[in-house]
Amino acid sequence: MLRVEEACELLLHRAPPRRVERVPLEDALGLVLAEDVHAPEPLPAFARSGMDGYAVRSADTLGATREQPVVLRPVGVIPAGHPREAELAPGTAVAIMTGGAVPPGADAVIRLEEVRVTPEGVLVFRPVPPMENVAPVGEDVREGELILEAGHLIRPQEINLLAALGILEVPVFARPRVGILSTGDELVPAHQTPGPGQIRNSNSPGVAALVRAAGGVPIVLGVARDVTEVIAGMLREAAGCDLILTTGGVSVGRFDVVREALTILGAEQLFWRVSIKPGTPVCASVLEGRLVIGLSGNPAAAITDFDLLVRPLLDHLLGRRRLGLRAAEGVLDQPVLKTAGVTRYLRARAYNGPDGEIRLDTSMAQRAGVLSSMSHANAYAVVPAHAGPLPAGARVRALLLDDADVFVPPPRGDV
Ligand SMILES: Nc1nc2c(c(=O)[nH]1)N[C@H]1C(S)=C(S)[C@@H](COP(=O)(O)OP(=O)(O)OC[C@H]3O[C@@H](n4cnc5c(N)ncnc54)[C@H](O)[C@@H]3O)O[C@H]1N2
Ligand code: MOO
Repeated sequence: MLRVEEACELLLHRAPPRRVERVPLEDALGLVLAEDVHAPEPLPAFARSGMDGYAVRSADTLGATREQPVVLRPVGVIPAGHPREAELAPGTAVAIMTGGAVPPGADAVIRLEEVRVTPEGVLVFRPVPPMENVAPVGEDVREGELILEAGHLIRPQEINLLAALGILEVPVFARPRVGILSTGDELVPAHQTPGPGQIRNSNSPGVAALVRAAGGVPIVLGVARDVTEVIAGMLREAAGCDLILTTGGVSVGRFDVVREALTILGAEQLFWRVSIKPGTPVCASVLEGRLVIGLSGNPAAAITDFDLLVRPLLDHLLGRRRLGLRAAEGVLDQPVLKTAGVTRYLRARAYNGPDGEIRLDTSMAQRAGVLSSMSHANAYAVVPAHAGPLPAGARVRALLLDDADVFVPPPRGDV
C-alpha cells in the first residue's frame, strides 16, 4: 500500500502554485514573506539620545575632572518628540530625554546621574567622548538595507520592525483557501438534535478548525447526501478554493460514492488507500487542475489523515520550511500488541522522562471510531506496518502536535 511519504510526494507534485498577495501588516503574523524587504528609510531616522541627561559638545568637556569640573550653561529641554532646530552653542548643555533628537552641534549625551545641576550651571566631571549615548542615523537599519529575505517567517518581532519602518503592507504567501465538503445521509448540522440513526456533522467544524490552525482559510461548502450526482454537483460548483477536502464516503460501502463522483467528473485519481491507520481509505484526485482530498469519515481518522497528508501541503503553500508535524524519537510507555499491515499512528501523550527523553503514553483508546481520546493526545506514536508486537520501552518515531510541550533531545550518539 502507498506509504505516507509517497502520498505526500504525489500531493506536493500536483500542488497549486503558491499565491502571493500583499496583506496589511496586522494580518501578516504567522505568514512567510514572498519577496525580499528593503528598508525605505534609516532607523533611527535622526540621531537619538539613548539616555535621560544632557546633550553636550564633547569638545567642551575635554579636561574635565572631579576636582575641576567643566561648567556648561543650561539652555532648555528636549523632550522625545520635540526636536530643536537651533544649534547647540559652545559652552552650553541642553537637557534631553531618552528618545529625544540630539540637536545640531551636540555630539554626545551625558547621563543625568553623572552631572550636578547648580545655580552656576551644569557641572560635568569627566570628558564625554563623542557619540556617547547617541544612536546615530541608521545605527539599527541603514536606508536601503535588506532587512528580511523572502522565506522569512513573520513573527511579532518582524511586525515591530516593519511597523518601525512604516512598511504597513507586506508581500506574503497567501493563506490557502480550503473548501470542506462533508458527505453522509446520517448528518445533521451540529446545532440540530439528531433523529434516529442520525449524528451531528462534527467533521465540518472540526476540519475547518484544523485548516485554520494550520494557516489556511476554511470555506465550508456544506453537506452532501450520499448520492453520486449530488456530490459531483457540489464539487463542480466549489469555486474560489485552492483545494477541496471531503470527509466520509471513501471506503468500500454501497454508499461510499465520493470516488465515483470524482470519476464521473473526469477527475484524475492520484491515489486511494494509504498506509495510515486510522484513516486508510483516504483518496486524492485532481479535478480541473485542483486537488480534491477525500478524508476518511471517522472523525479521528479524518484528523489523522489531515495531520499526515494535508498539513504538509498547506505548509508548502504557505512557504514554510518544515512540512508537516515535528518529528522526534520517543520511547513507548506501553507495549503495542496489535500491529497491522498498515502503519499505525497511535494517539499519544508525549512528555519528557527522567533522562530528558520523550516518553509516549499510548494508554488512551485507539479505535478509529473513538474521537474523545484525541483530546488526550499531543502526539502520534508511529508503529510501522508489520513491525510485530513492540515491548514497552521500544523506540519509535513520534510526531508532535504544536501543543506537545516537550524538549526534543538531540539524536542519540550526538554530543
Ligand atoms: N467492509 C469494510 N468496511 C469498512 C472498511 C473496509 O475496509 N471494509 N474500512 C473501515 C475504515 S478503516 C474506515 S476509517 C471507515 C471509513 O469510511 P469512510 O471514510 O467511507 O467514512 P464513512 O463510512 O462515511 O463514515 C465513517 C464513520 O464516520 C461517521 N461520520 C462521517 N462523516 C461524519 C461527519 N461529518 N461528522 C461526524 N461523523 C461522521 C459516520 O457516521 C461513520 O460512523 O470505513 C470502515 N468500513
Ligand atoms: O481508517 Mo480506518 O479508521 O483505518 O480504521
